[in-house]
Amino acid sequence: MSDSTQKIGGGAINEKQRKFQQEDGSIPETEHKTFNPASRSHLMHAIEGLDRYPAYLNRWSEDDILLLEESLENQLKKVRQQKEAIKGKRTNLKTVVENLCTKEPEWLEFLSPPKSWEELKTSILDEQIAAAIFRSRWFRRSQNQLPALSVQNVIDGSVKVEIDGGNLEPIMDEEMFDVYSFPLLAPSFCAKLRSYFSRVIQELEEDTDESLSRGFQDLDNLGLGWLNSLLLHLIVRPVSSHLYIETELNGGDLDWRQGYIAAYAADPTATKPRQRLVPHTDDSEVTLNIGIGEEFSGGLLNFWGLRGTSEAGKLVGQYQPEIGRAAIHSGRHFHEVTAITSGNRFAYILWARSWGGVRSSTCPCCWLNRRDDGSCISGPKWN
Ligand SMILES: O=C(O)CCC(=O)C(=O)O
Ligand SMILES: [Fe+2]
Repeated sequence: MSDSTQKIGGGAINEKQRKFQQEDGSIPETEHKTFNPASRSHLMHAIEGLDRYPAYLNRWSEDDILLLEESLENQLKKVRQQKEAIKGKRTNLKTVVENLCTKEPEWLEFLSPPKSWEELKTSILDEQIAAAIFRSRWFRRSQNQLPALSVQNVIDGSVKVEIDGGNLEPIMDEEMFDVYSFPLLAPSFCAKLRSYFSRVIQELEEDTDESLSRGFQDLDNLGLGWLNSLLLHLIVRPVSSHLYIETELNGGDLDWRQGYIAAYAADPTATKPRQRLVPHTDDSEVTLNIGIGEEFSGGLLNFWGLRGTSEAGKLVGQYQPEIGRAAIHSGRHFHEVTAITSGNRFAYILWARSWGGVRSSTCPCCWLNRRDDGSCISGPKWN
């Protein structure tokens, strides 16, 4: 990735530049002929050794032990630096949101979770997905029990939602291999989300701390963590149990989410930092991508194949975002956002992971490359 793509207006994604391939396409030879735990493979071998063999370092030279210690300390330093930076950023964002709600108290209602199913149906969800949920056997059963299940129970993740496949099918389009779309949020809710987000952005733009405003904004930090949880438990888990249970989840469930607003502009600024997004895969098992507007041209989603398969480099199709409509795809499906040529483009992105499932039995390398034959050293066989 060249320097220019790292700047505002570039297409960068937040990944370190990799040496994976040289300009001529060849793979560089390893520079680490002796033990050097600054290299990822050596460090991982050492961590695996420490975990597997008693008194592992018995056979090591003093110098190599020192190198390992230094390398682990460097990792710890990274953790601590990021921890502090994130803490500061979150505290500042909280203050920005609090100040905004003091100035404009009408946002307080928007930021509070729906108190009833009726409120969820009429002010947040698209009517078709609402009907699919409320007509499902799970929902009808849950309303007949005492006490009846509340929206808050779903937000808390204390129940497993099931949406009948027969209700989903008629409202779901298979856009291309592995990518499906369906109506999810009411356009009026998208408009509110966009205006709230834009108001926060305006406040941030007045902030002198660039690091605060730069990048995509996590909704947990903007008082909308409940919306992330609601979408994980009410939508992404049940929909994924129909679409991705075998291919992405190995029969398991999703248990983690991160939800953020990705903001783009034809003329990027610190708070709408991107004009496009280069091809990448997500650090998620399943990604939900909801178009929330506003008016723009360009900004299409291109999909290639799945990482770790022979199709990885092949263009599979193009998806045009629509307000309120969600696209759902496997996180390891290569995708990009083409350049925005006019206007502003916002998408609400939710990444979902399965820490208790696939990620508990594969190392990151096997996960990325879809080696799931049970032979990974992180799997139960070795633990
Ligand atoms: O903006 C979009 O539609 C996609 C964003 C995306 O791919 C990402 O944030 O990982
Ligand atoms: Fe992505």
